[in-house]
Amino acid sequence: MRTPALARCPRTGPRTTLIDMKKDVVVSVRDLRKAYGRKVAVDGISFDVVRGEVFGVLGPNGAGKSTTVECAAGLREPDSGTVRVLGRNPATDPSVRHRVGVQLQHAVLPSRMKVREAMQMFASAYPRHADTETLLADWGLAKHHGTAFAALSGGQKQRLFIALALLGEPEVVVLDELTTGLDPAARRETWSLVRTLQARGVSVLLVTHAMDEAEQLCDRLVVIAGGRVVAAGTPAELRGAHPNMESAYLSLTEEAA
Ligand SMILES: Nc1ncnc2c1ncn2[C@@H]1O[C@H](COP(=O)(O)OP(=O)(O)OP(=O)(O)O)[C@@H](O)[C@H]1O
Repeated sequence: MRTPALARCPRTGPRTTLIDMKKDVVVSVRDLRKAYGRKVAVDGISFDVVRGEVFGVLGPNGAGKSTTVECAAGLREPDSGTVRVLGRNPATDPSVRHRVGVQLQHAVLPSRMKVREAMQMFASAYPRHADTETLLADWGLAKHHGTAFAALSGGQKQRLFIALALLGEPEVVVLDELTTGLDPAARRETWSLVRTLQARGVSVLLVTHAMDEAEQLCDRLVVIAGGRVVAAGTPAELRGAHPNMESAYLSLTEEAA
């Protein structure tokens, strides 16, 4: 496979991640802009996610990561730019939304809602959905089916959110800060679940500000700072001559600050 060269992106001009055009692009974001009042959250972001890859969106707090992926998933309407998911505009074409599963940062369920109840309630929103019991078994939640949301561990909650995101048997899954707040064992377990998803052919758009997570999971990634892409490539390309990913990331994001 031809891998893209690291693109250290200038602060002005077009910003695109180089990809092999023969690949099947499942998410295409071009010159995306989004402001909240006078706060510009996303300022001209472009990237493509290729079918079957784990694509990372990395960056410091407030960089615009969540806004970017929420626009990509059709949950927010961009001010300008284009988003295509599986060739369609997710903001205006509801048919594509069922093909995208979303686990959002800070997601919560009612504290007394039980695991199986949550699965059944969310499943009822889909015209066709995956078998809820199979999903519970697949994601290690079968024995917790009667447990209330508030009584689940952090890792179990994240597994439940992944299972909920998979109800529509999506081709693309958006995972936003999946492992924030989890202990090291639960993080590693969650990473292995992401790899399982990828092995099943699901394309993953992964938001993180954890360097080790990006390095372990992502095939390619963009680093965002101040609403702009400051670098794009594979983790190895991003690391470049730096001793480790963290040093590369700090240098890229400090330069952009
Ligand atoms: N609904 C909103 N209203 C006003 N400002 C917002 C809103 N959502 C996000 N912002 C602001 O837009 C900027 C980008 O936010 P966003 O959540 O996209 O960044 P992020 O990179 O995901 O941050 P974090 O890592 O902290 O979650 C931040 O300055 C944030 O405060």
